[in-house]
Parts: sequence; structure tokens; C-alpha cells
Amino acid sequence: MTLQTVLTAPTAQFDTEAHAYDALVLLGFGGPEGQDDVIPFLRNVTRGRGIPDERLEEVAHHYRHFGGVSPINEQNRQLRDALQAELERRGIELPVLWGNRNWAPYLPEVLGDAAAQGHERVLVLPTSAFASYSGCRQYQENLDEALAGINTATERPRLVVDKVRPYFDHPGFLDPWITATRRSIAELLVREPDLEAARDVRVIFTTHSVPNSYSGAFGPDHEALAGQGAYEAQHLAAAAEIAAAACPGVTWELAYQSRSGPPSQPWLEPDINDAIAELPAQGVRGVVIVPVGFVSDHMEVLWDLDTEALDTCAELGLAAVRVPTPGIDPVYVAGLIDLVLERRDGTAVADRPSRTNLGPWFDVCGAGCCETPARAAAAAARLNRAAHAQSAEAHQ
Ligand SMILES: CC1=C(CCC(=O)O)c2cc3nc(cc4[nH]c(cc5[nH]c(cc1n2)c(C)c5CCC(=O)O)c(CCC(=O)O)c4C)C(CCC(=O)O)=C3C
Ligand SMILES: [Fe+2]
Repeated sequence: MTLQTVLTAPTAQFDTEAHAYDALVLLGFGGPEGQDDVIPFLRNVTRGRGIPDERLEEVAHHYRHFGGVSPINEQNRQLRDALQAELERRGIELPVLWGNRNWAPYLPEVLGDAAAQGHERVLVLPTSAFASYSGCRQYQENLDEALAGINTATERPRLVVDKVRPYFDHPGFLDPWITATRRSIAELLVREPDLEAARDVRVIFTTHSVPNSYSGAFGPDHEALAGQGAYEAQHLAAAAEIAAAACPGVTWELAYQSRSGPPSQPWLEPDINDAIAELPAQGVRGVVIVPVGFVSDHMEVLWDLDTEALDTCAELGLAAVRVPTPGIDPVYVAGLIDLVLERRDGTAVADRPSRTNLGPWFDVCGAGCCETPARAAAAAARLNRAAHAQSAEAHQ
């Protein structure tokens, strides 16, 4: 067995063994860096779903508007450098590499280079704090596929990869949101002196919508979920923590953004624009948008919020502010390094920071976590083909 087994662990698990990691790999979504990149990038994102280029061109519009450049890669370069600097500040020698799912530098090449340099075990830090298909499971599939090309025909895998747990309720993630939300509300109140926060303002936490059919169903072994999808439960828990600390007494809600797919398919609701449209009738006059589902101000933030949602607010005469994402906030960067060290050192579960009754979240996902039956079948088929190719090679 030379494949990683992260996808097939029967139940979610903690990994409390210490590991000597050779490198940290920051794993991002990837984005285009010029007009010529836009369609190839969107083909990568929608790979295997046969979406025609005409339809892709509709989404491309968002990117075209910004010269075909998503800021996400530059943000991840900066985060990589900030992580490296924080490790150096703590006197820890650990190279930080960076790879993406959908654009160069592609993950399989980055891991291939790491193996070629003699690295044997690396820790992967995804740029997503929540359990979801896109933010958790799909990154694990990406890792498994990349490793299938590296760990070929050997008794012992050349490269072993671990992945940092979802960090939605880690202080390093929550505290920057708390500080930024408090600051944005204060700014709004300076700009609109007749607003009173508790009376006039609504805080809307927002995250990427996903189809209801796979809204983060997690294994049955997590009592705190009480049957709710992990994705929604984690967002509600994080939002409650941020709101309680940043703006006690101000009403808040959770909305969703950036849905795609056919209208016949149900996705998590309400859409943030629909949620905003309800507010004037409720007497609300100011809106604070907190994109808690994202860690940097990338295209889903710049377009879907700063362009569309803020336009919706303006049309309705609502004063509004969008709270900045953690980005390279030093508190966030330090928290991420704490998560890395926790895993390296095999910190006991009771000593792992987490601020909600859901945490600390598991290190290794259970077999059915965050996936759809269709995607599970497709992923299994891909891995089977890879394993088959390997054993054919091994028997030559
Ligand atoms: C949960 C989630 C996150 C958060 C967790 C995570 O970070 O992963 C996220 C992040 C992001 N999503 C992004 C961009 C896109 N997402 C798409 C499509 C989709 N996302 C989905 C979900 C998520 N997405 C889903 C269910 C789809 C449809 C089906 C599918 O494709 O699986 C499409 C295709 C076109 C379209 O369908 O609209 C694009 C271009 C970018 C990059 C922004 C930039 O470039 O700056 C980022 C960070
Ligand atoms: Fe997961």
C-alpha cells in the first residue's frame, strides 16, 4: 500500500504523534495572473464537469474586470513569506513551500520537487479554515492524486503528507476577525454619526454557498453537530464567537454568496443580496459584512462583496462596510504557526486551542466527510486507476 490513506480512515481522528517535518506546504486555490490565464484557470476549476467556454466566459467577466488578475496568488506569496519569517523569528528551521490546486505553482510539481530534494514528510496548510468539499476534502484529494504520482512502485512511500486541521475556531483565526470587525463597526459609526449600533446596524457573516446535497455532512460520531452539516455548524459557531466579542448586543446573521450551478439545484441560503434586501423593512440602516468563510481579500470578496453586495446596499440606501479578511495579520500568521507546531509536537487534544464547543476539529477526516456520493465514486475511481498503474509498474 503506497497511497496515502487520508481518504479512507473509517472515522475522523486526532493525530497526537510527534512528527519530524521537512517542510511546510501552503496550499492555495490558485488564480489567474493575466487575461490569457483566465479561461485555462476556469477550465481547471471546473475540470471534469464539461462546462462550455461560453459559460466560463460569464464567470471570466469578474476576472476580466480586474485585468484578468486575481490577487489570490500574490496574497499567498505574502502569506508564505510571513509564515517563513514567523518560523525564523521563533528560531525554527523549516522551509515554507507554496502550491495551488488550480494554477501554477501546481501542487503535484511542488510536492514532486520536495520529494526530489529528499523531503520525506511534509505538513500541508490549506488556505481554508472550514470543513467543506472545496475547503477540506478536495484538498485531500489533490494531495492523494499528487502523491499517487510520486509514491510509485516503492515499498515505503517516498513522501508522506499530513494536513493541518480546519482552524475555524482557533484563536489565531478568530482574533483577527474580532479586531477587524470591531474596527469596521467603529469606522461605520464615525462615517454615519446618527447610527446607533444596537438599534440600527446588522452584522452579516458571509461564506461561499455550496449545494445543500453536500453542505458538509460529517461523520455520525460528532455529537455537537446534532445532525447539522459541519460547514453550517462551524460557520455559526465562529460567527457567534466573533459577534459576542466584537459587537455584543448587535444583531447578526449568516448568509451565503457566490452560488453557481443550475437554479433547480438547491444551495445554502439566504444569498447575501437577498438577506440585505430584507433589512430596510426591519428598520436596519447600516450593514457590516464579515466574509468569515475566506482568509484573504481574493476575487470572491472583491467582486461578490465589494462590487455586488455593496452595490445592493447602496441601491437600498443602506450604509455599509466590508470587514477585511485575516490576510497576513501577524496574529493570524502566529496562530497558523501554532497549528503547525501542535501537529509537529503531537500536542494532546486537551491542550489544543479552540473556542467553540465543536473544537478542536479532527486532524484526519473520516471516510465520508465532506463529500457527495458522486464525487466519492469519482475520487475512488481516480485513485484506483492510479493504484492500478502503480502495481502494474511494481510488477514489471
Ligand atoms: C466552499 C468554497 C470555498 C471556500 C473554501 C476554499 O477556499 O476552498 C471556495 C473558495 C474559492 N472559490 C474560488 C473561485 C471559484 N469557485 C468556483 C466554484 C465553486 N466554489 C465552490 C465552493 C467554494 N469555493 C463551489 C461549491 C463551486 C461550484 C462547484 C465547483 O466548482 O466545485 C469557481 C467556478 C466558477 C463558478 O462556478 O462560479 C471559481 C472561479 C476562489 C478563488 C478566488 C480568486 O480567484 O481570487 C476561492 C478562494
Ligand atoms: Fe473534511
